[in-house]
Amino acid sequence: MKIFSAAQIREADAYTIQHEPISSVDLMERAAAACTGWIEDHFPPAHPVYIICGKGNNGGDGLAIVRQLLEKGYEANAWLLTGNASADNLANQARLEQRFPGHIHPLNDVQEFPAIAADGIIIDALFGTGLNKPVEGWLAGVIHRINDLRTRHTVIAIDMPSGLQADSSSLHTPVVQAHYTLSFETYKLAFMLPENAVFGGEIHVLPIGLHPDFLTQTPARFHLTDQETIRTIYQPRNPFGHKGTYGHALLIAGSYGKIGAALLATRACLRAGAGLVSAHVPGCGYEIMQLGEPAAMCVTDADMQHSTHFHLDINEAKYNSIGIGPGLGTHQQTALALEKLLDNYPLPMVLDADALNIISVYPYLLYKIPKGSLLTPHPKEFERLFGATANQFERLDLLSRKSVETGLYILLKGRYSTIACPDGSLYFNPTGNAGMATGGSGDVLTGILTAMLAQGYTPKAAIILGVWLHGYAGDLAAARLSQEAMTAGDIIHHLGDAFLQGI
Ligand SMILES: NC(=O)C1=CN([C@@H]2O[C@H](COP(=O)(O)OP(=O)(O)OC[C@H]3O[C@@H](n4cnc5c(N)ncnc54)[C@H](O)[C@@H]3O)[C@@H](O)[C@H]2O)[C@@H](O)CC1
Ligand SMILES: Nc1ncnc2c1ncn2[C@@H]1O[C@H](COP(=O)(O)OP(=O)(O)O)[C@@H](O)[C@H]1O
Ligand SMILES: [K+]
Repeated sequence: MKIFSAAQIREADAYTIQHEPISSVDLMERAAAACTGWIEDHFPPAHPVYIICGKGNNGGDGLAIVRQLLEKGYEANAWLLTGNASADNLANQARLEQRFPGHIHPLNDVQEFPAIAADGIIIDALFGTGLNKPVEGWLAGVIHRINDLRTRHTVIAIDMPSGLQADSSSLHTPVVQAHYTLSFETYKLAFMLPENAVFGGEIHVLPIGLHPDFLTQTPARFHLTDQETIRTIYQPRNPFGHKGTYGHALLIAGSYGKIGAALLATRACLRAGAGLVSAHVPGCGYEIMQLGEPAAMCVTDADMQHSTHFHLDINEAKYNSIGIGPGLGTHQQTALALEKLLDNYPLPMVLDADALNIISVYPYLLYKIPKGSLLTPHPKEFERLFGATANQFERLDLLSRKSVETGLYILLKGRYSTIACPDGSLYFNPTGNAGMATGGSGDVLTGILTAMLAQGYTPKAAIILGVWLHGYAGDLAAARLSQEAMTAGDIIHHLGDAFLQGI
């Protein structure tokens, strides 16, 4: 699913009006009806509804929602900013006044903000995608008033929480903190970033029938992975396939005290479909690996504690893919061995955790990584590699620039893990949950991605599919075990169901 900018959404609106064709006020009616339907499904008419309306089309939606709710027997009223309203806002003022006189109240000052009854619901229809600068003055006071009331009253934002900018940072500016956001047709970029997590609440994207030609033909830089995309990427196994068909994957991971990371990555790699899996671990890991995962082969380093010479027997004829980094440690000899590996192995590989930490100490290594490789930093590792930024929109830009500049796929992990592609496109992943914020989840992902490369998926397909399945398995694990009790191993146990249900 594409994520459009505020400007593109305005174009989609205009295109729909021209080509469906439909009048703009009827399109507003459709958008309002989608919201009214959602409210009806979630809150009975016993709740009085207070709709705070701006002067633009977001306020116009609010006015139409008041009328539609009154028609359905709700007690609903609008508090409207006065002066210079948009044409469709004016049209909806007239329609409301004509059908239900006396339901529009002026809002010129915070003092005029309504007193909210005990079970009242507040609907925020002040500003949507038309916000052109941070909200200031008494209007900021209105936003603060709504936020003060949110502990006692449900707050529902229409399209966007007011004050939130769709395509740039809203840090340190007044923004409504909604419990629910009913957004139209597509996700906005701002919803994807953790710095805005407190504003949107539960986000519901409601289709309002924007023209399909515009949605399919307009190129977008940002995407949200959906099941439809996953189905186009996934390759069912060949009935005549043999283990050679699905590749030999090598995991280089673990050091004394962290052999578990190698075991998790190896198990995940097997469960994600690699034909053969080998693990390179220091000597201390031999029995742990052999006993822990009999289906995997184990190569031991000359050193007992950490890996030092893993480049020796490695070439592209032997291993179709390599995943390196989980629990590896950052010993000087490990760093030297990593450099030799990068000099000798030409195929895309997966680099995670300590492999990335080594590269942040020797940044020139970044340019030795085979093109098309997958880097999977969490935010701290990302900052070590590429530096800090003032906000997460700037971080997104930095992420994308580094991917384009190096020719590497870079995954910034977290809620909505973000895949930056060398062609400049970015994919947010919606699967996964906070139960995955547990040691070893990243090691599991390294194993899955290494398996995808081994099976012959292109790097782009491998990372989009692998990240989706990892999160999907995490969601299944959380549904069965709770977010609190699930561990990284449970993500592996649920990979099978993720293949069966998530594709
Ligand atoms: N494209 C779509 O998908 C549709 C959009 N609709 C609605 O239209 C909205 C966009 O409407 P508009 O473009 O009229 O914009 P908005 O209604 O979001 O905001 C524009 C109004 O707010 C004022 N304003 C902007 N920034 C301000 C600030 N910092 N301080 C004070 N005032 C400020 C402007 O002067 C103008 O009056 C969407 O968010 C959505 O709610 C729907 O009606 C129909 C379909
Ligand atoms: N709140 C969350 N929502 C969705 N996914 C999450 C969340 N927290 C963590 N994850 C996922 O869990 C994994 C954690 O990786 P990482 O931080 O490298 O863990 P570790 O180093 O312990 O293995 C990432 O894939 C990340 O996207
Ligand atoms: K709003």
